[in-house]
Amino acid sequence: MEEERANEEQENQWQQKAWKFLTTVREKSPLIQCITNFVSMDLMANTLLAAGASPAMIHSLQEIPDFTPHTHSLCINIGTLSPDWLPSMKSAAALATQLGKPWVLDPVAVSASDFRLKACLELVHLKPTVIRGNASEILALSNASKGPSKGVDSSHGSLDAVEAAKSLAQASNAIVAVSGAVDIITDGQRIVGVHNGVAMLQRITATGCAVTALIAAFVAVDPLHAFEATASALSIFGVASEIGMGMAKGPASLRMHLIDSLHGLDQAAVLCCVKITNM
Ligand SMILES: Nc1ncnc2c1ncn2[C@@H]1O[C@H](COP(=O)(O)OP(=O)(O)O)[C@@H](O)[C@H]1O
Ligand SMILES: Cc1ncsc1CCOP(=O)(O)O
Ligand SMILES: [Mg+2]
Repeated sequence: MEEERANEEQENQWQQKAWKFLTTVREKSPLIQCITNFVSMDLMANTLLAAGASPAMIHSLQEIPDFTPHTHSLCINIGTLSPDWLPSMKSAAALATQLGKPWVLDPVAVSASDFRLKACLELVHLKPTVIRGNASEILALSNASKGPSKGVDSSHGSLDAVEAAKSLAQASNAIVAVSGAVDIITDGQRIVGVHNGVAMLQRITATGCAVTALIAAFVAVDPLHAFEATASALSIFGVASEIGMGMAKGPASLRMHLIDSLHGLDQAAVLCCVKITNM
């Protein structure tokens, strides 16, 4: 009974935190630099705009010294990685770390090739604030191993990657998030689960990329609480998808309603639907 009440109290606190993060992003409209794959650019930028943040898909190496210092956070996504893009990613990541700006890494399809794995390991060395991937990606990155891969999609459930996420968090000093039916977030000690979202998100390309960008926006407004920001962003994105699903006929209309719902998300919906628990 006592335990039940304590859990309920914690859930309420998470709901308040998630609402605070969303309202702060809306008020401050942080500038988020995204160096991302060609598939995700549109959904990522629209997700950030719908949340109230300001996206900029600026990736040329020549522009980083001028632009990156003015951003509030950086999102790096290796989805369509090629050798000419990697120097930009490394340069922006190194500069962000040097300036004390938060940055988030999405290790898309990290186990697909030696080139990707090596690039990701080098990026992890540049000290991301948060790493968010699906379960197969976090397992591969944590074990630094290439393996049988379904490309950008996961062949594991998020719960399969809890220990891998913990050890990656401890080794890298980053917050690690594993997305899935239950999203897992850990700093290497604490672990919480986010029980929001709908399965149909997996049938829309770049929803993982988009939620990683949303994490970058939440971390931008409170870099000292990256663990809370990460769980809150995943939960808010999940709640928007739940509301959107109520109006959707399939993946294409869910994509539209997800963006609308994120834009219109109000306090009542957040305080009722955010579900973040200790794991
Ligand atoms: N089975 C599921 N039920 C509910 N939400 C899910 C499910 N699978 C993924 N999601 C949500 O979809 C979004 C994208 O996650 P995921 O598909 O794991 O990433 P990726 O696209 O990188 O593989 C996340 O917000 C996650 O919470
Ligand atoms: C299909 C595809 N191919 C390379 S990147 C990409 C998008 C992946 O997006 P997500 O990881 O969010 O599913
Ligand atoms: Mg992905």
